[in-house]
Amino acid sequence: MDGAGPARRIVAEAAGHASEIARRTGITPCLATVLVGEDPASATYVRMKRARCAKAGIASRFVALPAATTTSELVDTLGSLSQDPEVHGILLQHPVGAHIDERAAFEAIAPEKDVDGVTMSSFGAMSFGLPGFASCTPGGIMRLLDEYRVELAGRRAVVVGRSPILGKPVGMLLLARDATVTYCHSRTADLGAVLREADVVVAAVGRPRLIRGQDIKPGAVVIDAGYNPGNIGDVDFDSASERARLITPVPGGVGPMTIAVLLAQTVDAARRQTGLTGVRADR
Ligand SMILES: Nc1nc2c(c(=O)[nH]1)N[C@@H](CN(C=O)c1ccc(C(=O)N[C@@H](CCC(=O)O)C(=O)O)cc1)CN2
Repeated sequence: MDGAGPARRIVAEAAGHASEIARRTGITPCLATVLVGEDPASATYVRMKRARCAKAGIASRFVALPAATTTSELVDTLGSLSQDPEVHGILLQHPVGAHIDERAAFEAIAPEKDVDGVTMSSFGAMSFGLPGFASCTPGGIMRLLDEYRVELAGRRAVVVGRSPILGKPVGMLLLARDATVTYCHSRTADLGAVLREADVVVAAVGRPRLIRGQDIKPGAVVIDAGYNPGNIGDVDFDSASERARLITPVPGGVGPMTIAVLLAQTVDAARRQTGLTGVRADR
């Protein structure tokens, strides 16, 4: 399952909407990215997001904070960006240092600017099918499943991982589409046995090549949302692709979709905040 092509189409559509907003209001949609510390992978992801914004005609503001930033300093920064009328979307790059209360930081993002779908308000709205922004990777996964016309109703979906921005929300989105969802995690007994029952597997745990072909039910759909150093996914692609009907690669699968959804949601946030109607909403 190629994510790069669909991602390009989503970004092209977002770029069209961004230019329409600029033409009609004189306002350029703007994403603020906040990076705490100097983790090289996080810095790369933020650079990628800003570069794609620039290509799509979306402005970005970059806030780099030192690793020693406290929770209250980070909350203040995110609070100021939430109040800033020139900023339409806010992204706090995860993970932040262990000394920071990441939940408190996420909650400092105003829901209408939470284009990364990380607040409890966004999670609740997404879970109940109400307007709001989905977490970007889960949103991208659902679009990819739709792109490949994967039927979900009544299918057994197994999500490996329960992180607040990936595993948990993707399970809720699958549930909303009438899949029978099982969450697996570090305390799950006999992960292989659970996986072998799955029609759809979403690997979202961050452990390189944890899932191998022998754990995949023949004909299953496998989504590898793992991001590990060196662009290695959570799934052993070679052995899993021998049994899967559809499988996402790393790179070129879920990753590009994550950034595409972020851009689309930023433009949608700008459209709502500028009070513009007539530019299609993404959700
Ligand atoms: N606040 C957030 N933090 C993090 C998120 C997130 O969605 N919101 N997700 C991950 C990492 N991530 C975005 O931040 C991310 C990872 C990988 C890619 C991607 O496109 N990867 C490419 C390969 C990259 C390369 O060529 O070096 C691919 O898979 O094709 C996008 C986003 C953690 N943090």
